[in-house]
Amino acid sequence: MTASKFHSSQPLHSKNPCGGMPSKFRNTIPSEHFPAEKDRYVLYVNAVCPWAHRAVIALALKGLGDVIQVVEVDARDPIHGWYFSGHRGPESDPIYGVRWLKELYLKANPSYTGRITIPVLWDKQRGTIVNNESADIIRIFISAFDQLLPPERREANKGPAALIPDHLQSEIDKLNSWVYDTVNNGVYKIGFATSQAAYDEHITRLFHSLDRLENHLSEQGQHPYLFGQHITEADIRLYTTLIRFDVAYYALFKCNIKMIRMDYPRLHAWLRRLYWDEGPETAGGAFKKSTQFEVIKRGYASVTVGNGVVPAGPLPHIMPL
Ligand SMILES: N[C@@H](CCC(=O)N[C@@H](CS)C(=O)NCC(=O)O)C(=O)O
Repeated sequence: MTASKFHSSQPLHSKNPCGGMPSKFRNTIPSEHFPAEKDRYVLYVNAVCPWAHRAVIALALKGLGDVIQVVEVDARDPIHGWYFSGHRGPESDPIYGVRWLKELYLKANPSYTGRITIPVLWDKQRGTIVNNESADIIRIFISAFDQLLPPERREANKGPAALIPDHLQSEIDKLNSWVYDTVNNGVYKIGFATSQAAYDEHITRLFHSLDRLENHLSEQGQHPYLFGQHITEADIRLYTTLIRFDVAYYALFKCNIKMIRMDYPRLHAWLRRLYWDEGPETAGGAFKKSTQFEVIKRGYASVTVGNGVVPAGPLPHIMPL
């Protein structure tokens, strides 16, 4: 299919291509149509995108690499959206041979007119999208495939080391909710603000939340990770925004009142611990292996100012421990 075949009723290129807009496919696994099976599902991702990055980390922490195939959609056209370019990922979809992610969305729903976003969790058997909301996809990965994993990797057997321990569920949900609004999505509200008033409002809320997170990490039972001795879902969700903060959001989204490395010692220590750890807590480096600074910087440089010129700093991208 060529680009000219697309006649979408609305442009795919939104002004804010990574803002956390609601997703349209919200099925879960296991369910009547979508059982938990090996070699059935595919996760489409891109290395720039923090929402896809969350899903990649959850998948790696769970050790689901043999159960779910991951495919990188490495390029995005301003008019027609995501496509397989062959530069970093495959030059066409390895399942159907198509070039544009939109073709998969239309296969799932021929009358689909919404945004063509990643991540996408795809079902090869039914030939459709299971879910395209990263928050749901993480939850699916956390427990849906556990029966296919060795007992020690199952969420129910991990006690305090679970990604969402029972006794922390409501605390994790609460933190996720304000972090989503003011930090994960907050940086996009700032970067794409079209009025000074909106920028001022959202940057105030962002730095209030970062201050709050810095305090949170000083409290008993809330370090070295957000909820104590083990990584939880909340760490995954905050990480993918904060690892982009100094290298992308600070300069390119004008989130520049403070820097993580200069102004938030506890968040900085938390971030470096997650990034540099290559032991069992991170399943051998799930955070570091999935973080590609050069790709992230290039991606944000073209999304925001539009000319693709990448800022040199800050260097190093992440400070040593
Ligand atoms: N709520 C979605 C948001 C996903 C999202 O906005 N993805 C961006 C990339 S970072 C995207 O695909 N944007 C393309 C577009 O809007 O055209 C999620 O968390 O999965």
